[in-house]
Amino acid sequence: MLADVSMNKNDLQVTIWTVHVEVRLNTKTTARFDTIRNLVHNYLTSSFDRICLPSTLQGWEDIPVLSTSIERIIVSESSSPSSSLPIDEISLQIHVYQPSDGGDDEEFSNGPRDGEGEEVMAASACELPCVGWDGLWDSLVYSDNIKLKLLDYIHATLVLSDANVDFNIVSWNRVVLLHGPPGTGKTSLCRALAQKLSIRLSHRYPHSKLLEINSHSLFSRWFSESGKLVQRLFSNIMELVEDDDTFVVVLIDEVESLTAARAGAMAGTEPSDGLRVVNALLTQLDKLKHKKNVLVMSTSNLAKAIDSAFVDRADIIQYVDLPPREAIYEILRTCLCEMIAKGMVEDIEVPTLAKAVFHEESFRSSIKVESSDHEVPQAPIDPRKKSEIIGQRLFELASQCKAQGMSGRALRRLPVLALARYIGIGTSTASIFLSAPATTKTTKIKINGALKSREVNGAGNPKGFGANVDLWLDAMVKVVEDQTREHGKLS
Ligand SMILES: Nc1ncnc2c1ncn2[C@@H]1O[C@H](COP(=O)(O)OP(=O)(O)OP(=O)(O)O)[C@@H](O)[C@H]1O
Repeated sequence: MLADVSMNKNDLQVTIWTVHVEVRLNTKTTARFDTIRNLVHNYLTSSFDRICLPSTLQGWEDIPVLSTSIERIIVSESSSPSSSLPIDEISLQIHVYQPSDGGDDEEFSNGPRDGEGEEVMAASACELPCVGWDGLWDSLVYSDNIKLKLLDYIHATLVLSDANVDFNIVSWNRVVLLHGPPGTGKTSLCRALAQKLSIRLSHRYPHSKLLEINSHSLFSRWFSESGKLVQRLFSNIMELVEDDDTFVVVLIDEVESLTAARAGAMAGTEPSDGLRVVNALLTQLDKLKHKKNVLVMSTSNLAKAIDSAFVDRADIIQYVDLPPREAIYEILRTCLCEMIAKGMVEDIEVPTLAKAVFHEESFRSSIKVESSDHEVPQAPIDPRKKSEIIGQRLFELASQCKAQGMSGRALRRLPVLALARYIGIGTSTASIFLSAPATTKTTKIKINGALKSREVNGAGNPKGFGANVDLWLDAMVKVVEDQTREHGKLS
């Protein structure tokens, strides 16, 4: 985020960067947040000369109070151009949070929809930060810093609000519109941002809520009803926002379904019902914009269909594109790492993108000097070399996925299709998987004919004994080839 200041250090002009550190407490601990914050601050300043951005910190486990209370400490990405900063040139913002388990979710019904007693859920609200959305932010990969842009926007609105800027002169609407092809992570980004804000703003707002509107529920069969439904829903939202201690993120998914109606109505092709919904929504948004503790996030696959008056209210209109090759690599890498962590794939280091690109380049130059009919060595490959080869293969797979124009959603389901179609449900990896216990446990398994005690994961595989990584990569390549063929038939 911004707010970085320059200061004189030994007559040198030094930029002080704000660095956000997020400390997740376990759900059981009763430790005081300020105690933990002070201990983490001491631990950081006494244990590190430099801090890597972003990174997950280790070493706090040796401090008794921290080890019993904390689950994870992460240093977030920063707008600093450097990937690591000296500890005395940063301003540490330590956010301690304890995620809820999502058990207190509320649902808002819009009352009987059609006079036959049928209740339709107009919205659901969940308390943040919650366990379910933790890690979502880090799992989303975009090419052009969309995530930081959104955080900077929120920060800018807070700075202006704090400065008591006259809202009649400088104003904003607290509305963000994300649009783009299906499956590019728009809804996930809204949820992840809501979670992030609940952590980052907890010193101002002890409570946060994410309220997801079910756009389709707001249309009543009875003319004139829908406008009232929107009003009723927004008066519920207003009640939440009235509590100054609560930050509320309102998510309107597929906003075009709510706001497409006005143009049609003006052309005489849309019933007045739709028109009333749009007008009611615009009026309610204009009321919400005066409240400091609210943010409206909306998403759409069909930006052209959205009412221009709604689009005009969006402070940020952000196109979310299909992932580029680099983002695809990261998505596939995280999929593979997750399967390695859960023992579905053999234990191997999957290189980060930077390492893979480096190896790809040296790999290409080595191909130039080698003859094309050289013998492939049969000796066991050392783990480092194997990891390089996996990186190259993953990079090639990413290029293949890019050529096919795959969405983030399509990429994240590659492992399941690979397992179902090519690895085969009949194999040992998969058959154990089908009846797998959900948690890790220690059990006796046969290794090289002898019964040994081993810790097994949810898939029933002992640690490091998952299926061969090449098998998984071959299977994923085949799935992408199949999809390319099937998509060809669609067009
Ligand atoms: N850029 C990305 N990085 C990582 N994961 C992604 C990305 N894009 C999509 N995904 C994953 O794809 C899945 C679907 O994402 P999501 O539902 O948020 O997409 P969407 O754009 O809202 O889709 P739609 O427009 O169809 O509603 C999620 O599991 C998400 O994590």
